[in-house]
Amino acid sequence: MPHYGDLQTQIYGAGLSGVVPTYPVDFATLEKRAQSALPPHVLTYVQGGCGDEWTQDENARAFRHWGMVPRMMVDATHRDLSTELFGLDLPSPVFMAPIGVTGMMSQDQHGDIAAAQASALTGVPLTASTLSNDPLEDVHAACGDTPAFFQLYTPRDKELAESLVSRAEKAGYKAIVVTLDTWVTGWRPRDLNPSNFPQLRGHVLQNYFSDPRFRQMLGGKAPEEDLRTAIGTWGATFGKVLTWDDMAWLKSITKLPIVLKGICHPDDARRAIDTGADGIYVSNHGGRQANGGIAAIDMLPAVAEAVAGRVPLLFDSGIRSGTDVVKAIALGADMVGIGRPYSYGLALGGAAGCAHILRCILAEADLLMAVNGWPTLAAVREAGATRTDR
Ligand SMILES: Cc1cc2nc3c(=O)[nH]c(=O)nc-3n(C[C@H](O)[C@H](O)[C@H](O)COP(=O)(O)O)c2cc1C
Ligand SMILES: O=C(O)C(=O)c1ccccc1
Repeated sequence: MPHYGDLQTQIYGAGLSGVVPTYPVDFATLEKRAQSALPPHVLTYVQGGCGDEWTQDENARAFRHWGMVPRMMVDATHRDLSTELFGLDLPSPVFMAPIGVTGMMSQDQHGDIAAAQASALTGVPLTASTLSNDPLEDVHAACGDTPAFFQLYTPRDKELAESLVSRAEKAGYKAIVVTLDTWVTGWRPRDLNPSNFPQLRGHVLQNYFSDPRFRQMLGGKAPEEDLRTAIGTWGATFGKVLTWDDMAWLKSITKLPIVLKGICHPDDARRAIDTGADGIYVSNHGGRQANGGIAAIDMLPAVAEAVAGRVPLLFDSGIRSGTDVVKAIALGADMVGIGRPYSYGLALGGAAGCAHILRCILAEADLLMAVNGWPTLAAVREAGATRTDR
């Protein structure tokens, strides 16, 4: 069982020989450092959100109105953060959320591979985005023994959707995460002002360009031969509008568990389970798609109640620390997704920077459980969290 909190001892120990951590251990410093490390067009895309970013800010801020109560005289010398998901034994409930410009986060433009390597180093599963600078097969291969999930942006062309899913299944991914909230792009002033949309410049489209069905859609031409046409073809097929009627089709094209990402309403969670979803993923896309929405963490308890343990409940949007991870578990999540923080870790130090940030988040969660007398995730759930602003 990994002792994530040992990172703290290692950091203080190294300090005695004058060595301090290469990368920051907290989100605020990390974000500041990433701001100087990233080119402006990548930074605005990653850091920005929808409208005046009220929902994006609320996502993180809302964690501050949930509080936890410690228990004493409990032996929490050993903490067990391990969990099970779709029959997989995982060392912790933390995973990497899909981030479509991961490829652009490292200077060599192979950030997807670097994130996969960080996954191999830490045991934190990666959800590989459809939008990638490296084909999904190569990304999976770099994950080593750590299981990975494939996030599907469902193309309008059903054959292309089926091809992507079957490639993911063959490559060894363990679940298909279907994103529901992004068939159209939200209004993002930080990218609209400089007219910045990486995909339209040919970035992160390698899963399409390497796909036999996509190449067939180009009339057999290599995408590189006529990049404009290839990008236009991508734009025309990118976002299928999914409705509940599509669930039967989605279920029919794979044996893998289907997780629906972007569920916020308890009624949608119930409907998802009724129509065959194998997992529910509460997320508001980090506030990048719809502004004005309630913070994701505030929607989690009601969805958890609706799901009632029938299928795994995944969560992201606003996780910035190990404390946030523990709060999300306390409020009903089974698995907690890290988004922007791992992206910034990649920007600072590739696979090593990314692995460092994940380890810091895990160390903080582990030490919080130690101090609060919660040796297991079940104890965290039982303790729960209370709204402090009422
Ligand atoms: C730059 C960027 C790109 C993203 N690309 C994808 C994507 O390709 N697919 C997807 O389902 N979600 C995508 N997301 C949303 C994340 O999976 C996740 O929901 C979000 O980052 C959570 O918010 P947080 O990072 O503020 O915690 C993206 C998020 C960011 C920041
Ligand atoms: O930037 C995003 O959040 C994202 O996932 C996306 C992908 C394609 C089109 C629009 C948004």
